[in-house]
Amino acid sequence: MEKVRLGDVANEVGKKAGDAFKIAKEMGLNVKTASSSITMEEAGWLLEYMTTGVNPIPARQQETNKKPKKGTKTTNTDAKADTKIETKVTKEKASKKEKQVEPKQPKQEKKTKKEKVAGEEVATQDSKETLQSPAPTEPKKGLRIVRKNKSPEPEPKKEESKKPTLSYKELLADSADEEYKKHKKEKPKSKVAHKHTDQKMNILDDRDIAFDYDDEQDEIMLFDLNETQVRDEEEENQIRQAITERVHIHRKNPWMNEGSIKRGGKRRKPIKTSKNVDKIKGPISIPEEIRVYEFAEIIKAELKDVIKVLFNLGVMATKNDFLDRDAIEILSEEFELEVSIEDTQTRDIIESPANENLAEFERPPVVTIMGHVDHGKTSLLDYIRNSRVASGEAGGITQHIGAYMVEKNGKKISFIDTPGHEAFTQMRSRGAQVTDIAIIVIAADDGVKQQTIEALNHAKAANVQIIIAMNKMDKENANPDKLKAECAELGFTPNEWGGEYEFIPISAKNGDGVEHLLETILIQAEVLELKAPRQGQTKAIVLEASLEKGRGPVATIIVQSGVLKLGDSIVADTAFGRVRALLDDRGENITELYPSGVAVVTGLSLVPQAGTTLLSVENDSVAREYAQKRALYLRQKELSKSTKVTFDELGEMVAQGNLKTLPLIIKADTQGSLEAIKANVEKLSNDEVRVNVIGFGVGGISESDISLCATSDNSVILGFNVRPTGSVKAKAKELGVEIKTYSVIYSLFDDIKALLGGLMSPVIEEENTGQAEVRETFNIPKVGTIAGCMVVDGSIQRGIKVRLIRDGVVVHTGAIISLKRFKDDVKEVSKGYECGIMLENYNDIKIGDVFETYKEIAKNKTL
Ligand SMILES: Nc1nc2c(ncn2[C@@H]2O[C@H](COP(=O)(O)OP(=O)(O)OP(=O)(O)O)[C@@H](O)[C@H]2O)c(=O)[nH]1
Repeated sequence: MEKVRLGDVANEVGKKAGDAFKIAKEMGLNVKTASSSITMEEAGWLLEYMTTGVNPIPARQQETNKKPKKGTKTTNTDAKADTKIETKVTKEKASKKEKQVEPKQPKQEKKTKKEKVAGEEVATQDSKETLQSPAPTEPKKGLRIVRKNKSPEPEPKKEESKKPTLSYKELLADSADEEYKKHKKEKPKSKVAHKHTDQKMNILDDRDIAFDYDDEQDEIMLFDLNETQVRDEEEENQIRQAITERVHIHRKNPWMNEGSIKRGGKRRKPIKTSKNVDKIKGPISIPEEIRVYEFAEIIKAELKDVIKVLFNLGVMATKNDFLDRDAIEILSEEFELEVSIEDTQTRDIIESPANENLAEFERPPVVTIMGHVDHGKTSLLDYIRNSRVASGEAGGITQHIGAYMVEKNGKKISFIDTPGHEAFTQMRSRGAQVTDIAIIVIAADDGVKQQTIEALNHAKAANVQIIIAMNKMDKENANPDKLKAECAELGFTPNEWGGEYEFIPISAKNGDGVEHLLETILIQAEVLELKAPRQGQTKAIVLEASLEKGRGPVATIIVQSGVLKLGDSIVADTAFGRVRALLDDRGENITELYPSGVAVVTGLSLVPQAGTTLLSVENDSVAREYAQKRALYLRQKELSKSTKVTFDELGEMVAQGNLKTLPLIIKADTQGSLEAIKANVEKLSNDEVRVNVIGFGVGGISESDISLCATSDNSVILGFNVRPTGSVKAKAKELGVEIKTYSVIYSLFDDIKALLGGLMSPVIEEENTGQAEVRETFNIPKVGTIAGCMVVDGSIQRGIKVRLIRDGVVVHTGAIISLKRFKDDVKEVSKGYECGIMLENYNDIKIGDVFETYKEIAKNKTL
């Protein structure tokens, strides 16, 4: 009789021989030591007991009692009570056994080769001891693996042919699914060779009485594994789906490609930092202006790792260079950190403690209108403005100040009139920062377009309330349903479809729906419960700023908290001063400006940048002190930018030092054009040459710009509507600094594009012929203004083209209609001589202005 060691049985269920011995003892089996052997039948019982915790012996004995051969043992009532199933199964089995002797015959005949071999190996088994076997020469095969949803009593034939056979060991293997699949494919032959396996199979096979029961157990076990697998797969699929969606959104989000550093392309592997262990887990606060080494210190990373990451992103930085917002965000992503960027601009100004716990008052909502080109943003803004005039709610609009307020049902709404052109995305992005509600204008005849997606994503990222204005509804081909479907696809589901977005049909042309839109804005504003204090320090945001004739620097601002009054001492970054005048959107003088109110403020010393925070401070000296501190800081920052790349610090990256950069300094007449130029030239970077804006500002080209340019290799200065004069020009010449000036933004872009593509071609260029300074002006009635000048450079000719430059900014371009030496008309006046100049159709000439004459000639482009 085939016997098996306790240790082998124990092995089947991952237990020790000692455990099996104890259990075998408990069961009453005849074992003496842990290395004793037991019969195959006993092994089956033992295995069953060890896996189910139910002692099968009494049940089997009871079963045996029913048979004439056996029946000596009494039934164990405990077992009966404990295991209903078992009893039932046993009964079924008993009857099955009696009835199914015949059907089992053909089944066994059809056994696979392997099974037959297995059978042969146990053929010597004592038939008296095997409870099931009416034909001991045809032993049963081992454990069958079946699917749970299959009939518990499957057709024997099918079962034989389809179901794979596995050992317990195999069942319990880690990679259950893999194994399962493997076994399914494996030919039975291959198993025959494993005698051990066959033995195991027979052990299980011999548990004849509980055969069906065991099968059920096995079923459950297998199925559990299977279910886990299914669940895992589902989970995996969900995760995969989520990632795909995120990537999808990411790709659709053009904001991810904004900024000085390209963010597209494949996600990099997480950075292997030298000190990954020390990596900070929680969110950290990073000041907006931070040097590379300071950043490394804060995030507890090695300086060289930070520099390396920047280098890989195409930024050659030294440890002293400042990081911009984009760079901080990208670095945080690369180092897998959660950061919040602090506004350092206001950090140094200690906000009055009285600002806390101040009573808050309702304030009007601030609305920004965004959308794709030609979808009707301007038309809508105009309609709202004009309808206000028409309805007589307020006076006529005379000024375009970049923002205005309208009244509806006795409540005010502030609109930020941001330019809709793509080139002004930077400005728009700032607009949304002060925005409470974004109106996304979508032409119903055109649907969602690229800039619509940008606008939607931007508004969403800024966490502002979004209202979708379906414009051009008056058009025949307006298709609001298509528009809604497109928005829903992007995650902006309309209210009526169960989403959270209001879609208002309007026509900016005839005004249909505009009132409804304004009402919706007010309703949303109510929900938002917009409030701000009216006491304490005033905080406002500069929306636009420029240098204006006769008024000096002017800034359109929107108040966020407090009330700005005439005469208040103010500071906006490096600009400071006193509120000299406050003009509302109708050009009327006002004395105070409440939260959400928009106005033009004059009295600042410099033109602040759009997006700058303007604050009221105790007095002028505080304002001056703060502004000077900021100026010093920014100067340092500028200097740090011009630092030559120390390749030593870049270590192993030297080898890749073939990255070419084009350092540029950009000066423009207004903040808007500066932003647009800066953003766009940076985008012109290609694989070979990267544009690096090392300096920029509003206003004329200064000597410090020349110095900055001179310290950077291959750097040039680009001026838009600004010209270098006098000493600046001389310094540029002296230091060999190239200055390129433009009056058409696209010519500037074209030049840079051509330069980066190595496609410089001959063009018509200007040649400066002379400069004259205005020393005196004479207003002659019916004739005009004659400027008494001194020629300071070259010569001045009559009829030549001329630019009138004031404070470095071009204020007029035209021609010299009259040139006199004393009372005589002359053709030309040379350097060092005085002359009288009159311009064609232009009389606004002031002392200190500079005339610059030029000729247009064909030249090869060089930079
Ligand atoms: N039929 C119809 N035409 C409209 C409507 N709104 C705007 N338009 C026309 O659409 C064109 C573009 O309108 P704008 O208001 O200039 O569009 P925009 O979005 O401000 O365009 P950009 O300033 O170029 O970004 C103009 O010809 C408008 O007259 C409307 O409701 N119905």
